[in-house]
Amino acid sequence: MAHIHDLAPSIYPYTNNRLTSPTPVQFPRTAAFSSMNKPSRFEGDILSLEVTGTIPSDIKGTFFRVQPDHRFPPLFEDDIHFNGDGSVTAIRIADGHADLRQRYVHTERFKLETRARRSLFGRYRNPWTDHESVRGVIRTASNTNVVFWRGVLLAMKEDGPPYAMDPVTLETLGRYDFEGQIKSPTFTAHPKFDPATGEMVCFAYEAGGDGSDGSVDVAVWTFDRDGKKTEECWYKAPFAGMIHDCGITENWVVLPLTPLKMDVERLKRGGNKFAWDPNEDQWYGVVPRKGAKPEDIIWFRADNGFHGHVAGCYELPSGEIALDLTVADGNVFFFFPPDGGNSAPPDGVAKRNRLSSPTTRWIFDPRAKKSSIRTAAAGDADIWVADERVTPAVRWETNGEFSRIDDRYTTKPYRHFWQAVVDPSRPYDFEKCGPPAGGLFNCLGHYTWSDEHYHAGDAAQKNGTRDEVAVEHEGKVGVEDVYFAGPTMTFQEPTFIPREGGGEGEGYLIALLNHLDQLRNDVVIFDAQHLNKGPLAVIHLPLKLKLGLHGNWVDQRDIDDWKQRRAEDGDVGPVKVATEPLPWQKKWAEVNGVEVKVDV
Ligand SMILES: C=Cc1ccc(O)c(OC)c1
Ligand SMILES: [Fe+2]
Repeated sequence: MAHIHDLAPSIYPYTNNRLTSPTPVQFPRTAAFSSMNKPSRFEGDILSLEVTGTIPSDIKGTFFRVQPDHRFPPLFEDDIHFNGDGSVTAIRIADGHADLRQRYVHTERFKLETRARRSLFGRYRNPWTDHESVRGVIRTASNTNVVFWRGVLLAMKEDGPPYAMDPVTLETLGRYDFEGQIKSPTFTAHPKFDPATGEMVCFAYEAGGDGSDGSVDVAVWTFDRDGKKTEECWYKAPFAGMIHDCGITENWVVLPLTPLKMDVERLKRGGNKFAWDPNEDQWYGVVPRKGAKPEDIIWFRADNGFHGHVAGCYELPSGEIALDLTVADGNVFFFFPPDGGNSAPPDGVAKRNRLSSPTTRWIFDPRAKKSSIRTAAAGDADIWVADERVTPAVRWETNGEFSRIDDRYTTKPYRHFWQAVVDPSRPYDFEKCGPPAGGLFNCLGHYTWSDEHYHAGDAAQKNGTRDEVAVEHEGKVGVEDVYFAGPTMTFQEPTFIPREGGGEGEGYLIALLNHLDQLRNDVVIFDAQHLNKGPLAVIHLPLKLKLGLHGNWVDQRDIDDWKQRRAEDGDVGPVKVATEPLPWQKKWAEVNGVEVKVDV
């Protein structure tokens, strides 16, 4: 008997990299859409997931995380994972049970493409590749982080504004402009929360114009715990490049500027948003949190490197700033090759798995001598650069990414951090799994800084000067506690769950586990201090999610309290979403003689 595929031969919808036949629906036959990264597109609810082991009874709250998950075949066959639609997963845990809810973020992009039943938005952050019907529309996919802020879940991507979602139903409430207080075209996916003050410190890069014009303007804001904007300052960057994450101390913000560069002409030619520049420095912008002026920024330069995520950031007794983050020795984003090369190298993922990405400590002196320079990208603006270049103070060969800490220690000296770790020396079942989609994160690691590198209390008073910190490249940097998933599994970013009344790092670690052979996910829960003992509980999902980016844990009491405060008769009232188009949209509409609506 003929196989069904013989009866209905499929038409591959791509010709010369373009989607030429949106029906019937077929995704590209590329690595970015295969294996663990095959679109899932699932929305729904599952009550009482299957569990092996025991979920500790004191865990009560929701693990929120977000993944890019293309809803329709992309307009371009070589599309990348980062261009997928934001899809939020909530794992709600109480009394030893776990439930799953998953919903897309209903962005403007989502709504327009739903109506058209096909992709309308083109390449990653390149509006010149969009269907002409969607010009002037906010094109963010809200696919990078989900944070809980004053009773709403904010789904964020650094190319656009956040979208507010109901943390219980995951219904999208609308675009969030902080009650009209933020009008920039872009907004970071990595805001930071100061546990001492309840403030949110946040920023935006490429923030000056329409968000696709290679602007070197960087804005930094603070919101107080009541949601009121209390600080805002605009700075100039030396070039238009990516600033993905940040570090905050009690008094300072550090902005790592990665040598991934934008070029509007390249965009107009239909090219990539970013190109890796192997000859450019990595830069760190240091700015005051309070009362800052544009000329207060100091840019510190160091040899080329690729920034991963920030673990901790704090002030030393000397007044200097310590920033810990992973820094890789090459282009992690192989899909954004240097200019000149016209496509991503075919062995991109393999190469990426060979990069070294030590957890790197930088010490910045905010009183450092600085001079102003001019750069081509910033025109006649002063770029304030520290006279002396910086070099790493400590390098810990952790070889991981997605660093997380006990968030109650944001701004403070901290002892513990966790990462998804790449260990190529462990067995990997290539036959069953193929190339490890998203990277060979086959371990979870828990790292404890040794006394010499931990700068709290008396230790900090004694050891906290620059010279004393800059030691021990070869010595014991700390203790490593690692769990290997096995030859067919990888991890996604871990998130720390604090135990009530516990000290720093006392609690649990929660993460998604990818079964690369079965194309299915579990959620694993560990004792955060003893990863090597294996998970306390494994929550089995009967389906495959996507490789996600970031997630956060929210205690059930916070969700419940805010639900009351946000009720019609609550002391705060329902969240107010944006009621006006962004300034760049109004300008665009005026120039083109058309109307833009807030809600498409
Ligand atoms: C490091 C992650 C990263 C940076 C920029 C992005 O647009 C993104 O989208 C998912 C992810
Ligand atoms: Fe990130």
